[in-house]
Amino acid sequence: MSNEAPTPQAASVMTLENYRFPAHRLQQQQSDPDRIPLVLVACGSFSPITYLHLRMFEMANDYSRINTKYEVVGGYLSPVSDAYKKAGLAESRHRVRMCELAAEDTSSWLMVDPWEALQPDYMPTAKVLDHFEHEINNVRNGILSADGGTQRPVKIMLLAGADLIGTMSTPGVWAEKDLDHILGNFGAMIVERSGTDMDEALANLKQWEDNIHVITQMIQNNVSSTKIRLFLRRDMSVQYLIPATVIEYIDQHRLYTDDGESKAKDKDKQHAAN
Ligand SMILES: Nc1ncnc2c1ncn2[C@@H]1O[C@H](COP(=O)(O)OP(=O)(O)OP(=O)(O)O)[C@@H](O)[C@H]1O
Ligand SMILES: NC(=O)c1ccc[n+]([C@@H]2O[C@H](COP(=O)(O)O)[C@@H](O)[C@H]2O)c1
Repeated sequence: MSNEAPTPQAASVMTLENYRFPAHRLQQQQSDPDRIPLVLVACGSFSPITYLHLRMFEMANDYSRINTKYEVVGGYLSPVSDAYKKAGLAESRHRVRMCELAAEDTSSWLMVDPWEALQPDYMPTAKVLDHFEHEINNVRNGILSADGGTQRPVKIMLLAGADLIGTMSTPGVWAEKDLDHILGNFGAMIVERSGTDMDEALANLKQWEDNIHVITQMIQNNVSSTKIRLFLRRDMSVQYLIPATVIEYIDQHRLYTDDGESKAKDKDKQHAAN
């Protein structure tokens, strides 16, 4: 897929004007009548997306099947917009396209929603989850029941790493009403992460503990986007840490190199001269 142009309905070519909620891999009907349909939403920088980001969904899917009454019927990556201004954040168009390449090439059920990335202003996570709730339960009226008789509402949940839930106890990072909305109404699946003490991270979130599902990593994977960017700056291999199509894209666009911008400009000048 890496060398192919994105299709017209692809997340990476959408603008706010022609935006359409991606639902091509959203399950249309439930398989199990006894389970509650669930859509997982991972919000993050994804600069760049790693295999761990993708694995989070697989871990959450297994966890849901084995430990809960949920049936996962869809999974979305929602890259944060350029307004987030975090160090190491590549332009959102690149991050959306890398997520899209990764999802299309390595998964049969993950999708990328560019809505958050396209926003001119920073969009708090609570609002992003509201957007999914609206698109799936209001616009699409949920999902068809297993017997085909009724439409059922879909539960939307945040999927995140332990470091993110840890920030929820840091004063000033999250509005109290947003925490209550996210953890009280939506709920969260949290993947443990080395370097974050889960008990500490959850200590101040006791009132919502019934809605917080903790997923243990049975095979520890500690890859992070920060380490990937560091390797790329040092011209070290990131093969087998992130999808091959994403590596190709990073090379083509000279992302995450210190002199990336000047090299890209030189290339543009060369094209213009030829
Ligand atoms: N190794 C990991 N273990 C568990 N969760 C992770 C891991 N890497 C990322 N995540 C989670 O994935 C989500 C999206 O990650 P995001 O791109 O924002 O962070 P990151 O990979 O830590 O990036 P950076 O290194 O640029 O800070 C977050 O919820 C984060 O907690
Ligand atoms: N107040 C909020 O809604 C809030 C606060 C911190 C992080 N986040 C989200 O968490 C995700 C990951 O953020 P970091 O990469 O900073 O860990 C991003 O999608 C960001 O928007 C939301």
